Amino acid sequence: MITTVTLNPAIDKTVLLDTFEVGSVNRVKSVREDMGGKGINVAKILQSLGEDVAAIGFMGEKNDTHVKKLLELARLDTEFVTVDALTRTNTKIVELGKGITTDVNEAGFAVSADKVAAIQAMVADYAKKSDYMVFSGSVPPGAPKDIYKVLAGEARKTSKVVLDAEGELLLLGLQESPYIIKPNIHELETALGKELPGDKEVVQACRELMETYGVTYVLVSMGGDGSLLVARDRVLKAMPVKVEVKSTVGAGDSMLAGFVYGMIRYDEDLEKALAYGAACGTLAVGKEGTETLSREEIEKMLERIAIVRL
Ligand SMILES: Nc1ncnc2c1ncn2[C@@H]1O[C@H](COP(=O)(O)OP(=O)(O)OP(=O)(O)O)[C@@H](O)[C@H]1O
Ligand SMILES: O=P(O)(O)OC[C@@]1(O)O[C@H](CO)[C@@H](O)[C@@H]1O
Repeated sequence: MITTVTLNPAIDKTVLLDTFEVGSVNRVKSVREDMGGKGINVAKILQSLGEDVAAIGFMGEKNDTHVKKLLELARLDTEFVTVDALTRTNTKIVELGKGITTDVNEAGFAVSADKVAAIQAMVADYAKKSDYMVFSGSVPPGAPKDIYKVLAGEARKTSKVVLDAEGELLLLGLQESPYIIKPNIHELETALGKELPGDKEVVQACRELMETYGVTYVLVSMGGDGSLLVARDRVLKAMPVKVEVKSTVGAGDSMLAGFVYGMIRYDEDLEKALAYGAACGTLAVGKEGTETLSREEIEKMLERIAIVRL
């Protein structure tokens, strides 16, 4: 079983326009809503792939009827520590003409110390029955900066820890030696405090993190430039695939889900796992929101994915 942990869930409101002009009146072509937050997105894709997955985390009570409806659409097994507040709404502005997505993310509800303690207990409980625990995304106001460090420390006693976070959350979480981390190229640059102009520099940066923190795999997503997987004994690159880009929201989450799926189903065959990750990430950018993927389209996309050894 895989458990994903979303501490800062969101209703993703995607507004699609042909063009978007800052400072002007813009007319929206269509709107859609998906239940989001990074861990929930990861769970949705794992679910499409037929995995036994649970999505846990915090959730607001004040708009829970709406949230429940969106979650029902995703057909996920969930359990949440509820907070007496609204779950945030994150607005995604998609310019169809240019294929550009702009995220306007709210901070999210504030959580108290007793809610943090409750999520800690829930994570400990789920970790006992999970092969993988996936921690993704920002954390709400009130949650301590070392929350991923604390939760990963608990989870790693019984399962493999995956961490997709940025800034201080990532740097502190690294201290618990996650099994897999999935920074995008910008998050990696921020973590290392330097620019990484080419694959060589990216690989060097990943090695630095692996050696310092005892991370086993670093999966770096690089948007339209594909992705890199750095392991102790090899470096693999998934070459980018040219596709029509609708919304890039959740591309990284889909990639992570595909990768974890491949790791589990193909006994850590890294080529296979990276190919599944790249296939799911590539498919995600062709969707308007964070929709689920069908097995059929994933298998078809796999045929277009080229993995090379660097
Ligand atoms: N423009 C694009 N064209 C083709 N594939 C893309 C494009 N953007 C993203 N992808 C695919 O999705 C993967 C993940 O994308 P990206 O690096 O943008 O993730 P991310 O920044 O973590 O995303 P998010 O945080 O929005 O989930 C890429 O490695 C690639 O396989
Ligand atoms: O504000 P965070 O937690 O960093 O990111 C939240 C978010 O942008 O991430 C997902 C896409 O990866 C969306 O579903 C969601 O709105």
